[in-house]
Amino acid sequence: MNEPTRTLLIVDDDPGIRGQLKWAFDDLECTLCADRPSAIKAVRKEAPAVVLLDLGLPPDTDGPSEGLSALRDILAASPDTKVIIMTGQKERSYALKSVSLGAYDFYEKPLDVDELRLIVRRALKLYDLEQDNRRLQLESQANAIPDLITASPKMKSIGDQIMRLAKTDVSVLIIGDSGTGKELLSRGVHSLSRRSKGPFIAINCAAIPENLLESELFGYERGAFTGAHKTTIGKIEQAHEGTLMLDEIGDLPLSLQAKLLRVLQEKTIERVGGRKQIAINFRMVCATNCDLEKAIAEGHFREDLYYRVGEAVVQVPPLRDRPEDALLIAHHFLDTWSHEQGLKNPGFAGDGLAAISHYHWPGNVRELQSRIKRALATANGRISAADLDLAESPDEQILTIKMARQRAELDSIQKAMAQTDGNISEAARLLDVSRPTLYQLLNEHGLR
Ligand SMILES: Nc1ncnc2c1ncn2[C@@H]1O[C@H](COP(=O)(O)OP(=O)(O)OP(=O)(O)O)[C@@H](O)[C@H]1O
Repeated sequence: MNEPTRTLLIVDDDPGIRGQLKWAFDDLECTLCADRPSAIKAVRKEAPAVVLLDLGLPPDTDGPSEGLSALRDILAASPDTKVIIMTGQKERSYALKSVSLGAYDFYEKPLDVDELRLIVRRALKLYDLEQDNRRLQLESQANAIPDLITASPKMKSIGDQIMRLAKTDVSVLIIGDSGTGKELLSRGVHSLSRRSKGPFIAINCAAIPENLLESELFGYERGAFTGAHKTTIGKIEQAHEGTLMLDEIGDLPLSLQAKLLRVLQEKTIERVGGRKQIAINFRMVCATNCDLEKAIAEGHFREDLYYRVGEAVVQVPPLRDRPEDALLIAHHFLDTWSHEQGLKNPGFAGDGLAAISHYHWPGNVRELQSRIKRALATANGRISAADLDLAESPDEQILTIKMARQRAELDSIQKAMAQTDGNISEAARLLDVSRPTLYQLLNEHGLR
């Protein structure tokens, strides 16, 4: 396999050092710059994998100001680039500051080429890993469920299941608590199916009074009842060539259950007050948060309809059973909404992150969305547990071993990051893991 050519940008005002470094890295494509403006130009053009940046650049060759500004500009222009800061004795104290500004690492002169090679190799490796990771994510997102954010293995396998089902025409019953993403997954069934160019029509059976539901679903002919001034097409007919989603199917009255069953068997409908049978070609997706088997046992739901709407059944776990997801989704919405509203992303405070991962989320993703939305509107700085209106301390719920381990891991990482003021190298040392491992853990916990 051909390795992609990766560029190393060397920024130093000393021509001797530039030459020495070019020689040391002759297996990479090196670009040499002597000052900040030319370095920024090169970064914009080449987006180098790694930059070796001297802190003492002209006009401030004896201080760090120009080098630190260059660091900021480089990372703004090319956030994936790994910047290694080179300092002289005098600027040593600025090395840590550079890392807190986003530099990958620092190196104290005088140069030891072998040592520096090692650091550059590691930076390149991380750069390559991140690029591969991003490519894989994009590839899998390209055919995944639109808008579904998840790192949970359970949800990923549900996503795979939905993708497979979407290619067929079977009816799908999605079962899960309120706010877990049942409608989002139903839309996924539609948009990944051959009906995606057709309409997606959703109707919530629980939200419409029983006496109106029939005409909403089946439509009505003019004069069918008082007030029926003109013939109106119902939701089922609107879904022709597309997908009909019946949300809260468990709330469908028994009389309509019989009618729906007929529609599903015969693929035709009759509008209220009409005599004509109208052929409809649609795919059915239903969702419910109630226990349909219990409803069947109690006589509230027809068993034959249950088998008809649930040719395939998908169970969506609540957010509390997906410990990988709450922080990831929280970060996603905070990024998206602060961007949409033209606000600087305030980020989460440590206690905010802890509260999000400890809370049991009875309202699932919808509740998470509304707490973040509210906090974004009211918080003054980083979003804390109080801004989210959540308790700081974990509740007394019993955790599975897996969740307990993940929480303990998250706690340690947060403490290490707080204690080191966000310095990855230092935090990795405290946690006794390598820096790439810490990067990976930060990603997994949605902390980056
Ligand atoms: N994994 C997820 N990633 C991103 N957004 C999500 C995810 N799950 C749910 N959402 C969002 O959360 C909100 C609630 O989801 P959705 O309406 O699909 O839930 P639901 O299970 O159908 O709820 P209900 O039973 O109350 O109708 C929506 O805005 C949806 O886009």
